[in-house]
Amino acid sequence: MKPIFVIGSGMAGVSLIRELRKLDTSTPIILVTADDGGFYSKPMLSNAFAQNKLPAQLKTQTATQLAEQLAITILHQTQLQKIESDRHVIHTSMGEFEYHALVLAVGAQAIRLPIQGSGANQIMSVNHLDDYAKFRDRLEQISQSVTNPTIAILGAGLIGCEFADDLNQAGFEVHLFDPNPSPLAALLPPTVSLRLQQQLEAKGIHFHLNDSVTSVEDQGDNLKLTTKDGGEFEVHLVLSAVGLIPNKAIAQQCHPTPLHTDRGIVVDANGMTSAPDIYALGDCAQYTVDTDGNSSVLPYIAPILAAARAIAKSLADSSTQKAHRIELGPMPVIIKTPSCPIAVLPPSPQVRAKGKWLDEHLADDTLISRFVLDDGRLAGFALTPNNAKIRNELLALMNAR
Ligand SMILES: Cc1cc2nc3c(=O)[nH]c(=O)nc-3n(C[C@H](O)[C@H](O)[C@H](O)COP(=O)(O)OP(=O)(O)OC[C@H]3O[C@@H](n4cnc5c(N)ncnc54)[C@H](O)[C@@H]3O)c2cc1C
Repeated sequence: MKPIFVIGSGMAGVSLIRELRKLDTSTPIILVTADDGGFYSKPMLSNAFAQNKLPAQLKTQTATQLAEQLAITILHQTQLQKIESDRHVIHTSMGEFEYHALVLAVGAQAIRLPIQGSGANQIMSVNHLDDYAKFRDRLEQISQSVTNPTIAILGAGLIGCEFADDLNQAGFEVHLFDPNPSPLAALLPPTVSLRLQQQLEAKGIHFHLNDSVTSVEDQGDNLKLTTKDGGEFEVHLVLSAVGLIPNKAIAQQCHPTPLHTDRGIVVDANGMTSAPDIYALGDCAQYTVDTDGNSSVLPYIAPILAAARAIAKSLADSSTQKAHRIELGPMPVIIKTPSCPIAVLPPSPQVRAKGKWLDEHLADDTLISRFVLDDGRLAGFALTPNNAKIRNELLALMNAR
């Protein structure tokens, strides 16, 4: 049998292979990856600096260890360049290969904001271990050379708030900028968002909400930021955490017919793209989230694990062509801000106009915010501090619907 090719050695590609190997130990699998093929857990990147973790300590397996453990071949530092879906052929920087099935797990890229100024090219973002290594080196240099090392973070979303808490804990002065009126505005109910802001402010983090950075000038010793509202700030490093854009160019150039793409590479309820035998999962994918055909990018670990299980089963059953549905189910997002740990399961966009957030304050200061539909059903929740027992009770209620 021709090999199954998996493109990308992040959480998505590796989880898929791990699931597949539980079901099928013999089909040849080739993992093609643009990076070095080692494995690390990406969510650790936003909590690593305060814990003084070196990049090498975050890598749990080298490419050689991974290849041996999973009985696969890894082509590292190798780019997928073109897909010919009609011939079942991929072109890579290491040559041309025929595939039995192809799995795209090519991730996403950090969005670059159109910021003016001579220092704009120094804005950093952290979406890979290599980025973390560069970021960490720069933080070390700054803390050794100035007395009040100051960081600006663009975007008070999940990643921005996690980095803010981590860097503040590590002794940096942190300024967080966001055009929205509250942190994690897209995910959290207003009261939980306010609690997060207050807890981070109490630790000394400065919020600049309803505002955004428009220019960054290199002043030699520091960077001068100007904001839309005319504010001026001097900082030593700017970290952008304004979101990701799925890598879909390879799918759009698929020959002879581009794969269906929208925000990401669109997949059906089983994780299959618009071309036979080509699947996608992870940050590059746009999943079908309900039976009405609504779809969404879900750049989190839990959907990756669900998609990996389903696609692995479909690949293992490819001789009978039995397809397996991705069971997305209710999946809370955990916000790893130690100053205010939160679990949130936002209501789907389709029901947001059909209910409202209702708060409950427990005696121990736990805040539970429930999104209750007009007919009384629970359609989402946020909980701080994140408490596993309460979270599981809320999840059970949602699953019982
Ligand atoms: C700082 C941070 C903290 C996070 N925290 C959490 C959290 O707490 N909880 C949570 O659920 N999620 C979290 N996330 C999100 C989660 O980590 C991601 O959803 C997940 O890691 C994405 O995995 P992936 O494999 O899809 O993409 P990636 O990890 O980006 O992997 C993509 C792979 O594709 C390869 N590649 C790309 N293009 C090509 C090409 N043309 N040819 C060959 N190879 C290619 C790359 O080299 C890479 O190996 C966090 C993300 C970040 C950045």
